[in-house]
Formats: sequence, C-alpha cells, structure tokens
Amino acid sequence: MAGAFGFKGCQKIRGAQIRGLLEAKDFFLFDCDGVIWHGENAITGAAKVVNALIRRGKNVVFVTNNSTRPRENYVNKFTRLGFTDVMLDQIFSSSYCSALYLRDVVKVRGQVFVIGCEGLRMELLEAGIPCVEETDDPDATIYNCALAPDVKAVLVGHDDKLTFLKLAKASCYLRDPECLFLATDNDPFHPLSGGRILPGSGSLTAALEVASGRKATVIGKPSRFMFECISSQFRGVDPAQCLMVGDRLETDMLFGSNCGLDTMLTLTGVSQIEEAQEYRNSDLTTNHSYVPDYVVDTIADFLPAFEDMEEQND
Ligand SMILES: O=C(O)COP(=O)(O)O
Ligand SMILES: [Mg+2]
Repeated sequence: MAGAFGFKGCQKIRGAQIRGLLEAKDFFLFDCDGVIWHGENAITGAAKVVNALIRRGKNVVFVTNNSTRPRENYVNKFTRLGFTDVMLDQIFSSSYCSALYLRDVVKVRGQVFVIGCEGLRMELLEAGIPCVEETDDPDATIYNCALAPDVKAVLVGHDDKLTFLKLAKASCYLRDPECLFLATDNDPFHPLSGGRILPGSGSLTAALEVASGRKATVIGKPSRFMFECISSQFRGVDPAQCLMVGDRLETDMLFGSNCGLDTMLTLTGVSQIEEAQEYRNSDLTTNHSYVPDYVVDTIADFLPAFEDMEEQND
C-alpha cells in the first residue's frame, strides 16, 4: 500500500518528507509501548514531538493494547514523563474500549467474568458493568467453588495473577453459548530486557480457546473497534487525514491498514524493518496489510521537521 506521498512500503523517511507528512495529516494515533515509552521510561524526544503536535493544533490520541491500567493512570504517567497536555479523552486503551464494547455494543445485561488486572475491572466498573467478585478462598477448587449466576460475558486481558481456577471457571461459563467470549487484545508476548519475555493476553486467551473450544472476539488492535471508539468520540474522523504510528507490525500496522489509515513503523519497539520487508516481498497479499507506508528510527525523527516549519514561519 503506497502512502499519501506514493512511497512504497518500508521506505525510511526523514526531514522534508516527514515535514510534508506532518503538514498533510491532522490526526495522529500513537501506540504507546515501544513508540512513546518503554515501561516507565519515555523514549528520547517523544514528549517534545507530542507536545509540538498538540501545540500546532493537531489531534493526537493514544491507542494502547495494554489493559492493565485505568486511563487516569495514563494521564499521570504522561504528565510524569513530560508530556504536558495529554487529557483523559485522548487515551484509548484496550480495557477502556472493552468497557465501551460491553456497554454500548453488547449492552450487556448481567455479570462479566474478568481474567485480568485491577485496571481492567476498574474500567468496567466505571462504565457501570458488574464484574463477578474474585474469590479469596485459598481452598476453593473447580470441584467445590460457587459459580456466579447470570454471567453473560467472559473477558480476558493481561493477568499476571492468572490461576488454574480462574481458567477453569471461565471455561465453565463459556459452556453457555449465550455467554460472550471477549479478549482485550491478542498480543502474544512483550519483550523484556535481557532477552526475557512476558506472555501477552493472546497467550492466556489461547489457553481458554482450547479449553472452551470457542474463539474470542478481540477488542484491541488490530481490530477496527478502537478506531470506531475514537471516531465516535471525535464526532467522525477522516481516515485519509490520519497517521497511525506504532512499533508492532501484526497489531499497529495491521490496525492502521484495517482502518484505512496511513501507517508509520518506528524501530524503537518490537518489529524490525527486515520483518516489514519480508511481509512486503511476500507472495501472500494478506501479508501486505502488515507493511507500513513509512518507517522512522524513532518518532524523535519528527523534531527536525518542526524546526524547519518554525524557520519557514519566522
Ligand atoms: O503493553 C502492551 O500490552 C502493549 O501496549 P501498546 O499497545 O501500547 O504497545
Ligand atoms: Mg507497542
């Protein structure tokens, strides 16, 4: 897919080309982990870029598959890391969008069984969606535990306190075909320092898919639903005016393609340019949806373009 400037995918761009892109787009969607920050550390220059875009009147939103924190937590994190003007309504997390999906699309009537962190439960409760209480009985097993009545959905997100009992309970609830099976995202893993990895929600969902014999509906990237949330909150967004900036081909770039957005891969996160070139050279046309229109080493590559624009305006 060629971007607005006719570039073939995987083209590294900088300077004047980035400036052209900044002038042509008015809606910027940023992935967080691997683009804006790594864990608790901002990527060098990221705050300056985001602050400059907002100062120039561009729309900036953040689309993160991380389901572990409530949005307020992100506002504090952005402030802590030097992003001066990020507001709650610019943050679209897979937990917040899962709550919107259950409230506004499913209009769920009944309880939701959650496999996930406290941040996911908080977003659901904030949206008025009752969650099945977690048991703290150390002797509870699937043979003797109580199962809640009227569970109308099972929602799986990143859960670093996953237990066999939680998986077993979810499998029982999913025996009811009326009970929806949802996942906040399908990320398989998250790289950690020292070559370690953290299993993602996708690995927990896969376990439940095998146990239940059912397939989950994924709310987060690469599904289009997060863009639908953004579009309805900003009263209609023109995909042609958007640029999706991410670090992962199979979630961020595919999300952008699925929503008809131009896409930019930054090489500060999970995916490398060689992987993107492999997808581009693939005979399988479905693989071309993973190919970014543009590639930059880091979003800090935007900074010289702002300086050019300033000089031009002086
Ligand atoms: O940390 C994660 O779950 C991934 O988050 P991201 O979508 O912001 O990269
Ligand atoms: Mg990321």
